[in-house]
Amino acid sequence: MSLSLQMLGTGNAFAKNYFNNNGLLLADDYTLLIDCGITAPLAMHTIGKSFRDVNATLITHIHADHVGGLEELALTLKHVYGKTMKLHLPETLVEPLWNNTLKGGLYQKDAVASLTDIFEVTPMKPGITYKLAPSLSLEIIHTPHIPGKDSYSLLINNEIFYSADMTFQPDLLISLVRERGIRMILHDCQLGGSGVVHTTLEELLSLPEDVRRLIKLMHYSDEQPQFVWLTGEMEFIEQHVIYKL
Ligand SMILES: Nc1ccn([C@@H]2O[C@@H]3COP(=O)(O)O[C@H]3[C@H]2O)c(=O)n1
Ligand SMILES: [Zn+2]
Ligand SMILES: [Zn+2]
Repeated sequence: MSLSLQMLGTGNAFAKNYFNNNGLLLADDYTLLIDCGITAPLAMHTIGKSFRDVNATLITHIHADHVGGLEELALTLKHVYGKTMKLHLPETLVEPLWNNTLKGGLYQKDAVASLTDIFEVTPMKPGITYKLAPSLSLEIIHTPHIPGKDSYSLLINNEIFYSADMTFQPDLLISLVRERGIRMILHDCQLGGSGVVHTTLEELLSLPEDVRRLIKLMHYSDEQPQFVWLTGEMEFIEQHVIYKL
């Protein structure tokens, strides 16, 4: 069994030197796209891949750096290739993703009037393990981000935590490591300022050593090069590099 991760981008919502924090999870011959932000179509083109190479897309929450590329994805698949993308997403996001984000661009009278008319939708619930492929299972965990906006982190194969955008949750991270035996944490990381809607580097550095050493940093700003030596045991993951998980 082989599990790898290739980030299409590792930047935060406003980064200009990095694409949006979206990833390709490669489980043997199955590919899951985790989030599809504004820059995802260009990032796919840059690494020489097509959305046709993706078996399914998963959405963590509704911000443009995580869903802004879905209109292009759906339209090219449908009108250029005659295909439909499988879309896995938390059940609470199904209605707002259509009504608040995609309807404006994708609605077509008598043809496309809901998310299920243009995607093959699987709504997900927290606490349930979904088998997406022989070597890939996923659980979603509701994690805080913006008041009133649902956001969901991922537990991959019950051993890797992939954070959505989230505020600092030390108790969750510690219990995932010490009680659930998680062996890797991919975490969003705000390099400066206070963590109002994201987790800051300073907060992650305050975690106990046994948790810190499992953390890889993503969703960072263009200031990242100035922080390379300031992250302790935690390393930045880089976009487009394929990491064996
Ligand atoms: N209350 C908020 C809401 C949003 N934001 C910024 O907008 C970005 C949207 O994408 P993100 O990746 O969640 O990061 C958010 C903040 O930078 C913010 O800083 N404060
Ligand atoms: Zn984001
Ligand atoms: Zn966000």
